[in-house]
Order: sequence, then C-alpha cells, then structure tokens
Amino acid sequence: EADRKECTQVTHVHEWDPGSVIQAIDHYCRNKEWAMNVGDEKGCILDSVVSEVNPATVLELGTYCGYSTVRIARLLPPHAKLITLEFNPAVAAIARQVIAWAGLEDKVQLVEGASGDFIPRIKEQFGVKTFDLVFLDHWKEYYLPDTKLMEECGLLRKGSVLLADNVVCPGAPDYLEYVRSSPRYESRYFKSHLEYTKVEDGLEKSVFLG
Ligand SMILES: O=c1[nH]cnc2c(O)c(F)c(-c3ccc(F)cc3)cc12
Ligand SMILES: [Mg+2]
Repeated sequence: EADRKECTQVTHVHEWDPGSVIQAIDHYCRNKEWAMNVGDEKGCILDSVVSEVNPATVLELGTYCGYSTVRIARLLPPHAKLITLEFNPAVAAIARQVIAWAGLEDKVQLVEGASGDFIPRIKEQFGVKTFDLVFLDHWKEYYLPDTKLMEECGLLRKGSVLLADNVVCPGAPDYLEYVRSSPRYESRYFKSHLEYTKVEDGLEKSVFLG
C-alpha cells in the first residue's frame, strides 16, 4: 500500500536532472509566485503511488508546466511510456521545455487537445491497450465524465490505478461520490495540503476492479 514515506530530495542543482527541475519549480512557487503544480507534499504521495504501481503505461490528464510529468517520468522503468494531455497550448509549450531540461523526452509524449476528444482516439493513435496508472489533474468538472469515458473505451483493466489531485480543493465531489460508492472501485483518500499552502487538500487513489 502506498505509505507516506518521508520524501527528501538531495540533488546537484547545477545539473539539469529531474530532481533539480522539481526543486527549482518548488522553490520558485513557494517563495516567489504560487502556481498550481501538485507540489512537493502531494508530490511525495504521487511518488509513492507511482513506485508502488511501477507502471508500463501512464496517462496524465492536465500537464500544466510539466512538474508532475517530470515527477512521474523520473520514476518509470526503462521502456515505460507516459502520455500527458494539455488543453492550453501556451503551458504545453512551457511543459515541453521543462520535460526536455529534465532529459525525459524519451518517456513522455505530450499531446495538445481536449480530453473528451482525445480519450476515444488513444487506442488506435497511440497503440496503448490499457493504462496501469492515470493521474487526473486537469479540470475538476471533467474528472467524472473522463473516467466514465475511459471505462467505456476499455482503457482500464483490473488493477488500473486512478490517482486524482485536488479532490478537496478546488474539489471534485461528483467524482469522489462515484469512485467511493461504485462496486467497481476500491478507493482511498490521502490527506495532504494544497500545494505550497496550509489549506487542506488530498489525493484520491482508486483501483479499478474490472
Ligand atoms: O485547475 C486546476 N487543475 C489542476 N490542478 C489544480 C490545482 O492543483 C489547484 F491547486 C488549483 C487551484 C486554483 C486556485 C485555487 F484558489 C485553489 C486551487 C486548480 C487546479
Ligand atoms: Mg492539481
């Protein structure tokens, strides 16, 4: 089970390696200007779930500047693939640089578009059968419809793990209700805080039971 291991990062800041990219973004967003990266505290929970699942295929909905993309991709086994979807072209362009700086281009495929259009095309366009891990971090109103769409498109298999950010703040009540009451999911809440603040937030980890 993913526990909350103390997650400390000691990296050589002078090299553009994933740890230093993560550290630089966290330092900037904590001290200069808040931004909606999953952040270091929730990021450690994300790390432990990624390490536990050890996924060969990952889908991230909501790339933003690529912070969580780098957090996930740095932990993936050699031939694993992460597809990340971003609606906003401006932030997607930034994310491409962040991912390149971290030296993770080979593991990451960044796609620009809307999840509702993209999800039904994944199988034939990207040759993915099912996802071992999905990180939901885009628009809260889309968590539930996109989850139902992934089920309908056969993108989830017995044991697929959904990990959703911001289930408390800004909140995704309809999604929470669904995964917590559906017999097809085993769901667990990891209490944490809104990135770089003391406000409560958390991640919901839901295992698809098939
Ligand atoms: O829209 C979002 N997509 C993905 N992640 C988010 C997030 O982590 C946030 F903290 C927030 C957020 C924004 C403003 C607030 F006052 C609180 C949370 C928003 C998003
Ligand atoms: Mg988020």
